[in-house]
Amino acid sequence: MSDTKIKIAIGADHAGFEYKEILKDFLQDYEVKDFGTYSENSVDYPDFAHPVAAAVENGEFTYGILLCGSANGVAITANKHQHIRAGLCWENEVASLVRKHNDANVLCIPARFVSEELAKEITTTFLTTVFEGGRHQNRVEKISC
Ligand SMILES: O=C(CO)[C@H](O)[C@H](O)[C@H](O)COP(=O)(O)O
Repeated sequence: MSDTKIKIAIGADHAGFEYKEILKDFLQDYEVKDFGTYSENSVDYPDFAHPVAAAVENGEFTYGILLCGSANGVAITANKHQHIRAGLCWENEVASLVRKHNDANVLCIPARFVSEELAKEITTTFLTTVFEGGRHQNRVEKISC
């Protein structure tokens, strides 16, 4: 068995800061790089979502995790990147489907709308669910324009 840990880039704005810290502790079985923010002081989510998305896009990290209040801001920002498929996940089944059907590589969590436990559950589901391919492969390929 390989000791190589899956690499995850994580980032958040002030609204997602607390959950980012919780998820960093939670993700002991992964290699996690924190792209900020580093306090609850008000910041602008694109300043953290773009670097995380770029780090996944360039292949340095397998997955990205982004958090803000609603997760819309970070998802919209990350999806500006050509090779990023960022999905907003507010419940466990959505996290499963975004991997199975959409082969998402960035998980976006709405920190103001989910509990800590659910954020952890969503994260585990996202990181352990495999893309189904098949009919979904062609659809995912059609996303790029
Ligand atoms: O999606 C967002 C912005 O589109 C996020 O929810 C931000 O975290 C939110 O807008 C921050 O709001 P605040 O009033 O500045 O804390």
